[in-house]
Amino acid sequence: MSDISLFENALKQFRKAAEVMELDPCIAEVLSHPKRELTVHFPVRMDDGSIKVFTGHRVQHNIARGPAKGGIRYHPSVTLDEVKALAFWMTWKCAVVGIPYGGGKGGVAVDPAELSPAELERLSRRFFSEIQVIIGEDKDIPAPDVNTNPQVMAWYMDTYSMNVGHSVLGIVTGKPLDVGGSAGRTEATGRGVRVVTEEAINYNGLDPKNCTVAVQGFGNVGSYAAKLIKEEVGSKIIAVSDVSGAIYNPDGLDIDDVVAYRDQNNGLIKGYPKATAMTNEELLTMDVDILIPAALENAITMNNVEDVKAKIIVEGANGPVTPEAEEVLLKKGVFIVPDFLANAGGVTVSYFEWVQGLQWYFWDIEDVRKALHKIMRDSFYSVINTMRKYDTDMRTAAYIVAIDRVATATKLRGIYP
Ligand SMILES: NC(=O)C1=CN([C@@H]2O[C@H](COP(=O)(O)OP(=O)(O)OC[C@H]3O[C@@H](n4cnc5c(N)ncnc54)[C@H](OP(=O)(O)O)[C@@H]3O)[C@@H](O)[C@H]2O)C=CC1
Ligand SMILES: O=C(O)CCC(=O)C(=O)O
Repeated sequence: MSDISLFENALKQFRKAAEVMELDPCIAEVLSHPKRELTVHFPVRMDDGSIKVFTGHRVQHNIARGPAKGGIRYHPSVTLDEVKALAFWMTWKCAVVGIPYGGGKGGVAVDPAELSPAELERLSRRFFSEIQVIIGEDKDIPAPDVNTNPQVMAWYMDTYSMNVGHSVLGIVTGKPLDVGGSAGRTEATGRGVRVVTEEAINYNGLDPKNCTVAVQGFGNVGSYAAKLIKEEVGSKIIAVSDVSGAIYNPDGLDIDDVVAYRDQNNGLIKGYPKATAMTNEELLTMDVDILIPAALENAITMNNVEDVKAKIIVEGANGPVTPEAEEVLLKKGVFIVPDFLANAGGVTVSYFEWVQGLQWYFWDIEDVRKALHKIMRDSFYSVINTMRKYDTDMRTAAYIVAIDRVATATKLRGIYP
């Protein structure tokens, strides 16, 4: 991974917005720091009987509007700096879509592909016990992120529930349906990306049926975004990628077929027969109408930004464009739907799941989808209106909407007298 400090990059974005909106410097100072950072080093028994010590983090950036909320990532490149940035963005994500949470995030530095299922379960249970000192259904509610999934959430929920002696559904979201999950959570981030992509196409006066799309990352977010944009918006997905490389078909990819191939091919799209292979770098600079980076951060940097040709970028991932690269894109007239707005569908349905879990009463998929669509669409246009009011870009406008909500809650509570 790159050595760019993700938290510093996030602060650059924040400071730009703070300046445009003339934010009270005292509030700006408070919001520039996470409230809590917990780092744990914890032992896991490996299958061969040895003990390995892993390092993980849970950061709570802000809790002025409600409990901290955000996923937990398993990846070898996880650092405290990265988790701080991701927690920071969660604060703005929850605020921009108006759900009553603050921001949190967690991560463990591990490559889960190197663990057996039993080792993964032991690591997950131990990590969740280690961070139990700061989490709780009304304090901090984790969820899935890169390389974690509903099964891992079920282990988390069970671990916490065993420790306190009764089932606590609201402790974590993104759970399987059979243990208190919500209909529509798995697809939710991709569905939210689909909603804002359609609105970005409309806003830019393009015809969705004539738009071509490339998607970087074919995991939870990328694969659902690709499928739903193809099926419901009608645009042509001509390239997708994962860590094994990219595939390209100018006539459009059959996303269900690519998913089926991936699922039978160790989770990788490499070798998919009905497309041409290309590199990830080539995918990012393809001549498409819409580019959706939905893998990891720092995908578009000063190293490749000059070659990016897309008219619209919808950030499915968190932090895929560095601040310097964004300035270049804005000068080129690229319309960027920023990460914490574009990928807020996941946390929005997590909120629905949490509410359902607290009430032990579960909704139909149609109700979930309808409520998600409304929140995503309304949030997109509240950011558009702010963008016009301040004559600024989408990301800065999204920060202004979100910061204003957090600053108002902070002032009303009077917690910084
Ligand atoms: N899951 C969620 O609900 C949410 C996720 N996000 C963000 O979306 C992004 C993706 O998360 P998610 O889909 O959950 O994660 P997944 O682990 O499900 O998928 C990540 C995907 O990215 C691929 N990938 C990793 N590195 C590269 C690379 N260098 N080039 C191309 N592809 C790559 C992975 O490939 P492979 O599998 O082969 O390793 C995989 O296809 C992250 O930034 C995450 O924080 C944001 C909001 C909510
Ligand atoms: O569903 C959630 O609580 C948060 C998901 C997440 O980590 C994110 O939006 O980046």
